[in-house]
Amino acid sequence: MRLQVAIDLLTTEAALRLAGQVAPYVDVIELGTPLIKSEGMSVITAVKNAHPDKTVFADLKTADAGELEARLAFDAGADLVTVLGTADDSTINGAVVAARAASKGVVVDLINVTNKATRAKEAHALGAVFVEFHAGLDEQALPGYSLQALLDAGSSSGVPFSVAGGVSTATIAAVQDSGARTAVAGSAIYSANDPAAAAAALRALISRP
Ligand SMILES: O=C([C@H](O)CO)[C@H](O)[C@H](O)COP(=O)(O)O
Repeated sequence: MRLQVAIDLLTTEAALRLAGQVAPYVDVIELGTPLIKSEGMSVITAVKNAHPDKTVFADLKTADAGELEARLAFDAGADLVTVLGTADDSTINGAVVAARAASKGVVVDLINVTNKATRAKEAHALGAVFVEFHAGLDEQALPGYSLQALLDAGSSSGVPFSVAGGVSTATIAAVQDSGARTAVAGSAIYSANDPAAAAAALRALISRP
């Protein structure tokens, strides 16, 4: 299982610092939506230039103009971009067109999708390389939030998937057991006193490739 760090910081300088600290332990470096909104596409270029060996994931959460937004991120150096599962199929299609032209990939983010397993199958059929079973920061803050529901939905979907929604050392084993191809960890790493140690601890709990 791959480990993805989600960088939800607000400056390129801070993102480069964190990426440098955790790069030895992660496979994928995600530039979070707030970071890209704060700094623009240039943060993608800066991180890709600093870490050309890593998969750079631009969490655009595109809702419209899929081809245009995806192309902007691919041109800046992204390897993967996200499109919302709540977007129209034509938006996902457009992003997939841009991805195929650039030999890169689209990930469909199921944040706020009601029937995640069904939409996951549709997104995969539309050309997403995998789907992200995701509970966002706001949903995680609601009473009764359960990561396990995401894992169960992912397992039942039958398509390649990642999981994001408060992944930590307490839950990463369950993420792996669900069959996820990638575990996404944001605050468990960037909010830690020692982000490198936090990423190393997560990595140490992953036992399958
Ligand atoms: O995608 C995310 C969120 O929508 C804010 O951009 C997070 O990066 C994702 O949820 C992972 O972060 P944690 O939930 O803090 O692990």
